[in-house]
Amino acid sequence: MHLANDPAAPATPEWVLTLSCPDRPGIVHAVSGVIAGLGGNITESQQFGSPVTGRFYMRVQVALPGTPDDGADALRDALARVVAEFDLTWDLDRVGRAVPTVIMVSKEAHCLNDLLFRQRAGDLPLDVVAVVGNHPDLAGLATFYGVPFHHVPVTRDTKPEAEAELLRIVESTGAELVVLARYMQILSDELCVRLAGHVINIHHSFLPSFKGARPYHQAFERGVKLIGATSHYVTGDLDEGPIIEQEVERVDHTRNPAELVALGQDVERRTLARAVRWHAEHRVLLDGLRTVVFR
Ligand SMILES: Nc1nc2c(c(=O)[nH]1)N[C@@H](CN(C=O)c1ccc(C(=O)N[C@@H](CCC(=O)O)C(=O)O)cc1)CN2
Repeated sequence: MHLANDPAAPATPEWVLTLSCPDRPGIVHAVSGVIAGLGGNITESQQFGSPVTGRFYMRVQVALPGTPDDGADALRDALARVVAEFDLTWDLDRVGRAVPTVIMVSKEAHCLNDLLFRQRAGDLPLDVVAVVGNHPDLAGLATFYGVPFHHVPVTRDTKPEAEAELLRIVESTGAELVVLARYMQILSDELCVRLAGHVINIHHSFLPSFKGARPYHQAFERGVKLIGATSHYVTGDLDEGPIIEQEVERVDHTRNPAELVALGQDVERRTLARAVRWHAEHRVLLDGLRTVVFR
């Protein structure tokens, strides 16, 4: 868990290196050898070889004491040979950096409120730079937390203009993540491609059950004994994007749809918060239609 002003926080700034490449022997040895050659100290390391895609995934946290500028340039230069030899796709970021984030909402407040509170409490490494709502209902909540609110209405006819405005907000704020916090409009395929891997949604069911609208009502009609929530990356295929996190809660015959909705809200916000935290900490890597989550 990321806590601001944590006394146990590392004295030397740490870097998080994530990578993927075609799986083959020697990758961990090569990467750890580069880090050792710089006098670096690995404080966390996880890796996975995907039998489905044949790709290898790795996440390493590294302290590089004694190197200039905390070591980022030295690490990049030293990695160049390994990148070429193993055809690495990689990313390097500073551990704990607050990720500039736009949160999109409609009328439901529980997920937005949870994310803004957790950011304020230092529980999420986010910098929420804007809230975008297709209804004005949550403007006051964003303002309470000092976050600019943009009312961007959406109709079937105005969706292209609305999405152009969203992109303008994303680009002007430098946002690296867009979170759909019970945003109830379907994003166009074009926008999903443009922001692929950078849009996270919370769907209020245990996918793949009950995709689409009103999942709690679908669940009530089915007589389920578990309700749930699923946080996933957004793609053009509605509620089919790579799953990041899920949670379920037991229910029974005594619950009506309104009670299922109320019970589900806590499940939704916890599920979304974990998914957003793991994304912001570079713990989630895309493995085709799935994810690898180094929790
Ligand atoms: N391209 C995507 N857009 C969105 C996704 C997604 O996975 N891919 N998830 C939804 C959130 N959502 C469920 O979690 C959801 C929201 C809205 C609807 C829906 O059918 N809404 C309207 C139609 C709105 C429109 O046409 O834009 C309706 O009720 O008919 C279903 C699921 C967010 N966006």
